[in-house]
Amino acid sequence: MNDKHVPLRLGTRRSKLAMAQSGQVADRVRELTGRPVELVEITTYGDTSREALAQIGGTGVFVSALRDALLAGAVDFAVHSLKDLPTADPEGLVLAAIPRREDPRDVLVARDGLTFEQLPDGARVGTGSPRRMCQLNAWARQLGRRIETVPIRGNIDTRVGYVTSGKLDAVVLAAAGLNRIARSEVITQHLDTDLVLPAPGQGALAIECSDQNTALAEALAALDDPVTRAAVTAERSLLAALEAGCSAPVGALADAGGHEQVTELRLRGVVGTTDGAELVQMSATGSLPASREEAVALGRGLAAEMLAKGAAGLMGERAL
Ligand SMILES: NCc1[nH]cc(CCC(=O)O)c1CC(=O)O
Repeated sequence: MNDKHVPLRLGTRRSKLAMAQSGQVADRVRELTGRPVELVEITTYGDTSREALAQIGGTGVFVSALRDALLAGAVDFAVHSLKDLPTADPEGLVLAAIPRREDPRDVLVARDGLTFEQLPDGARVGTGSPRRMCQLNAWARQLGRRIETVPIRGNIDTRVGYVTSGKLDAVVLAAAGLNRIARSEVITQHLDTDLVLPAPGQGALAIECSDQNTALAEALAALDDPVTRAAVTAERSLLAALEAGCSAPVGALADAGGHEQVTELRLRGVVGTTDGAELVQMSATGSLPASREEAVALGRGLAAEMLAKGAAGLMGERAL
């Protein structure tokens, strides 16, 4: 850390989104440490495989190659989309910082500027995410309509391309990804979190390094946002306690609230069948600031209540 001229190596995937978020973190680390930061590109199995995500073991596939590079000492730190991180803590690594989170919401990118309410009956909506399928189908039912969800893969530009080429009426994406690659102009509607809860950790980044490199971990900790960390910790312990994988139909969002000051953390969770016919949707409130243990307890407590309402039975169903 004292070696001012030796570059810090930031391991990153090659996608436009990964390069954008790594580049933004690299800028902040340069300011913070006064050291040069170089990006080291690493290809992950999730980038090369054409199979559906749920088939190749969920979003963890994006992460393991970066973690291997950290453990091998090939890179000094890495930036992940937090929603892609498996909930189990990895051996030998530390989550040095969780910066303040971007917009956590899902968004609709639809033809002709349409909102979800304006989509015609039977509209073809691109998403392979069981969580999105579940909540979009439930919303369509409320509107007395049907949609046809179509599984899609590929990077953000590819997904948006399904709409601009006219192959699909709409696709659903995370606001954060579009914002980070400066494509937010294609958004036709931000989906209200009362109707569509995002994936646990959506919109947040995770900065990881070796637990041996305590000087670097301490420097990176300056980028940590404690409220975001408490929120995503609660969301991820809900996910873990529901024993659901990253491709399970689980939505969760903890947001900070209160009256004069930010004193509350409200956690909402949803699970359901992918056809949207059955949902368990509940919330619980904890206090802020929250220790790691308190945030974990908030997530576990809500999971227990959701399981008591039959959440496990709904998650067993996988209609991909
Ligand atoms: N599943 C892929 C993925 N992982 C992270 C993001 C960007 C949003 C974020 O950082 O949470 C996306 C794209 C998307 O869901 O639209």
